[in-house]
Amino acid sequence: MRQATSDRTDCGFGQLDLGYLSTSAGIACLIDLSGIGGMSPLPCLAAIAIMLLGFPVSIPQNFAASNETNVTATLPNAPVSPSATDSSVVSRLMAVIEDRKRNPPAKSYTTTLLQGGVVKIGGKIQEEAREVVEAAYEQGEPGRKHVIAEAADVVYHLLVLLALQEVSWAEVEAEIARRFGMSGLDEKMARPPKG
Ligand SMILES: N=c1c2ncn([C@@H]3O[C@H](COP(=O)(O)OP(=O)(O)OP(=O)(O)O)[C@@H](O)[C@H]3O)c2ncn1[C@@H]1O[C@H](COP(=O)(O)O)[C@@H](O)[C@H]1O
Repeated sequence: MRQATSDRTDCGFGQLDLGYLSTSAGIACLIDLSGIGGMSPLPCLAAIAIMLLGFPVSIPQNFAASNETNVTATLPNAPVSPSATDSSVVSRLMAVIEDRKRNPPAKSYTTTLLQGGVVKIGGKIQEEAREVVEAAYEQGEPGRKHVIAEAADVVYHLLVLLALQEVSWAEVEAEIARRFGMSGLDEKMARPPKG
């Protein structure tokens, strides 16, 4: 297991914090309510309330930067249609792995895996998958951190298998995007009967 080196994982989901915006608006309104400007009181009071409560609202960066209109992205954990072209740390890792395949250095764990083929990589994926499940039974923050570390191991080894099989990460992302918003239960019901 590779040890976690940071308490915080950047998932490439940059945040535009509305707290800053509401604070600015709130300060402007406080000045305004003191009689200097001509702003409407209701929006002002709302902005001040948000400012004082520190309302935890954020917009995913990819939403803020896009023109999509059908996304309820102002709610934390709201589903956001992913773009298959988003650059992410996973994409960057995949690029490193693909480069290892094209130009194998003498000293590289990835190269060792690729040389071992499906047997070696598949064995590691199974091992890491078992370890992440075992970690999920561990309690508290140490258990949670262990899950993160083991999950990263699973993802890394899975990417190596994809590279071996000439499958790009973009293709997997496209498949994930295609499934977006489709319940697994509905998808199963829509399948033709077996046999
Ligand atoms: N993300 C990873 C990554 N995650 C896990 N691992 C390695 O995966 C191995 C599996 O861990 P385990 O402890 O489960 O396996 P093990 O070391 O054989 O130990 P046991 O099975 O004996 O317990 C460890 O050696 C980890 O260091 C990784 N090795 C490489 N990368 C990335 O791949 C890049 C290229 O690596 P190299 O190809 O080695 O240069 C690196 O810069 C990293 O960005």
